[in-house]
Amino acid sequence: MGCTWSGLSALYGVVSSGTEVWVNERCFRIVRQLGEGGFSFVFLVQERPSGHHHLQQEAKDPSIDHHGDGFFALKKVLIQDNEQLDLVKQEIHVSSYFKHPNLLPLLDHAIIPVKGSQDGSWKQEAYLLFPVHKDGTLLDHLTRMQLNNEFYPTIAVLHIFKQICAGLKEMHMNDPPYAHNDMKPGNVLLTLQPNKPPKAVIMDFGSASPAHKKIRSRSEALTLQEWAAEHCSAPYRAPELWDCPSQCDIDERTDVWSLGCTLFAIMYRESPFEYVLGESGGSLQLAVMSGQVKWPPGPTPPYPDTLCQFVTWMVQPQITMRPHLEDVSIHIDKLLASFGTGVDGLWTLKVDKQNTELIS
Ligand SMILES: Nc1ncnc2c1ncn2[C@@H]1O[C@H](COP(=O)(O)OP(=O)(O)OP(=O)(O)O)[C@@H](O)[C@H]1O
Repeated sequence: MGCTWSGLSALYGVVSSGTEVWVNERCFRIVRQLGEGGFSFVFLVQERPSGHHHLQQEAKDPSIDHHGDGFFALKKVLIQDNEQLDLVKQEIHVSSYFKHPNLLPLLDHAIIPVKGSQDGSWKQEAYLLFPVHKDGTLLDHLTRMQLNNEFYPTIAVLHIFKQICAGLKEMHMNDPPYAHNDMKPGNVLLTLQPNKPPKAVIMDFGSASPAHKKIRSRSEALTLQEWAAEHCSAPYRAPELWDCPSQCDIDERTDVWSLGCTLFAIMYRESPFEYVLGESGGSLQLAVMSGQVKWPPGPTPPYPDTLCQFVTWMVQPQITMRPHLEDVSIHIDKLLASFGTGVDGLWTLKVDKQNTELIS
């Protein structure tokens, strides 16, 4: 069966599996929805046989779940105004510009006019084609593990974190340096591999921007805060983006704060500042500004003090006191060397229901 453009207008309204969609010269069949964001839907799609030419090359990466039969993730972004158009163009620019095994590559994209099914007016939609990672995000894994009383042993924590840092370093070491601005477990795709640590890939470059910003007035500070409130997830957002001084230099170490929170979340499933609020509530901003990390009571998971100190080193309220990613990477290698190869192929461990004893 051939593909038709009518598939696109169907997609603009109700989306069902089996719908066909073109991205430039290629036709894809929608299999199911993988996820959704503020103004976007992400679908598992399969390429129709007519147009799989130069995508064959990407299929060679074994961590990417193509099954050799042309599966991809297709992100459809609804564009309501010029601001959203600029944002999607920025996402396309950043995800095509950086190439690294731990950064999700953009394989193809198209921005197309679409007639609304309800009011008949013309709008635009963007389609972004990515390799699919069917095991889901690090957040999905952490949620599943929590239900099963599982956690990552130290060595797995370090291997996952090392890959996240390697991807982010590619952005920080660019000239000019870029910040991701929304580092969190929900923006890391994880793929399980036999007898190896899971492969981690950073995604969602919709908030990425040049990292260096010179703030020289109250109004510049407020503009940055407003921007951050929209683009940087609150539990992972650095203090200087909550309460920005009128005179300050912002740099890529805003991401290092988010990385410290992400490392804590790989161990304990949430940001340290979500954890400290717990069920009692309170102000997330005050918890973030204090920079005080409270550690869950032991004895499990049994993480060494050095790993906890590593978190507090990154979660420094003063940006000038925070390490750069180069120092963070050196430290991971030192820790990996000191912990050796660890747990003989066990990349998750299980505790009993009372959380007191390791059972596997
Ligand atoms: N390549 C992929 N492989 C598998 N699942 C994916 C892929 N890309 C995205 N997803 C799924 O789709 C969800 C939404 O994707 P993404 O974060 O890119 O959308 P978004 O609109 O930028 O979201 P947000 O509004 O939260 O920033 C992800 O959380 C993930 O579950």
